[in-house]
Amino acid sequence: MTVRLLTNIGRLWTGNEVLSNAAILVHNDRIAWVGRAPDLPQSVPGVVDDIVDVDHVENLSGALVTPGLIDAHTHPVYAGNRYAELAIRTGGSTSASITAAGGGVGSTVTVTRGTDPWTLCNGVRERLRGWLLNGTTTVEAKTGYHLTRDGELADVRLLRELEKEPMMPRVHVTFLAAHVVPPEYFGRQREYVEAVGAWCADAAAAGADSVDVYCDEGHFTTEESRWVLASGRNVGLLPRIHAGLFSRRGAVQLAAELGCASADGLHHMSEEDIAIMSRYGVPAVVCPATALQRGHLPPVRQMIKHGVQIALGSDHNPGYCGITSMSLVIAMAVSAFGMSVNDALRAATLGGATVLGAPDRGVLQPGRLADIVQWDADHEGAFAWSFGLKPRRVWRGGTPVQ
Ligand SMILES: N=CN[C@@H](CCC(=O)O)C(=O)O
Repeated sequence: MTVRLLTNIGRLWTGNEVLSNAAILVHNDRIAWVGRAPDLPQSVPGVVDDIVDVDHVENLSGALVTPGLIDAHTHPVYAGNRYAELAIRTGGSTSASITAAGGGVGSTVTVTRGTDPWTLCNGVRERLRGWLLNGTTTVEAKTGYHLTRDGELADVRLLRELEKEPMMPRVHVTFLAAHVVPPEYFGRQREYVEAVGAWCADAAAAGADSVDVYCDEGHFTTEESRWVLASGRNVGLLPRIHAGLFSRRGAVQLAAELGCASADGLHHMSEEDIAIMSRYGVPAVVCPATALQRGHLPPVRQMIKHGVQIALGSDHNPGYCGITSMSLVIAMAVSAFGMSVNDALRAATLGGATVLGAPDRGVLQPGRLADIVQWDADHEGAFAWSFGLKPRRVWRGGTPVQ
């Protein structure tokens, strides 16, 4: 049994409230007590009889402390890069012309399929470690660059295995075989969709938590998306959907119909879509880096005004964005989406926990996981100022990282 006392916290942003001169008592991997330091009890039943006997006491030097950050949308299981493609894209080439020239997601599929599992594993491990070292203790991670049954299942298992290693964040594994249609199914899209529907049970057995589909132009129709998501939901996977990245295609309506855990992207959406998300309680995952790159911003303030739950994602993927720092994503959300620091920080903690169906994290209170970050600042406003605020220390389940 490990009991740890974090003291001299200058500013504690718990997710529920902000406390000055605070302390946190951690028992094994959970939070046992949180409050102002002067209120720290002498004994906590079942944890410590006398607070002076606590074995690990850490002085946090007056710093800002928050819950571990949560990245609600990433694509980290790939090999290679597409830097040259991005240079062309920023010069004005369209996605359609890039895909027609052999680029896009399909080119990463080719490279990933041709990469040995050991090399692929090392690349994914390195990326996941990057998230943790930057203060992100939970990462939603999608498959989607093998697009064969065995390759996609291997990706699910890889993520599940890596999560068990030291120095890794917690991983929420999302099965995204419905990313694009792979070349061997060109002209047989319906067959691929049915195959993916059938693979969902294997993905769930391999350890996937969610199923996702890219519902958009050049990807999958709403009918096809419904098939995949309903198949996944039937075997216990949480459905989530890429919605409105290029166009409005009824993905938001489908998300409401199926009770999706999240609709992600939302660069193109109408007032009616916002009303639907609000009415049916569909949470939004918005990703400022890729929204900025595409030049279409989701109407986040409108969504907040209408009570839509917001989570933030880096949308790390090989085509557009290599970010593994959610503190950078928070700063981008503040400047690009007009979110307040508080709303952005909440979206990157409790918002993420909500969309991932993980009520054990995202807020610092007794009984929750002791996923905690001490930042190199004394106020949360520093997130908006720093564009990549660094942690001084990270605890995952009460254990210090590094
Ligand atoms: N967000 C989802 N997928 C990415 C594409 C990934 C890639 O290009 O490899 C996107 O279209 O934003």
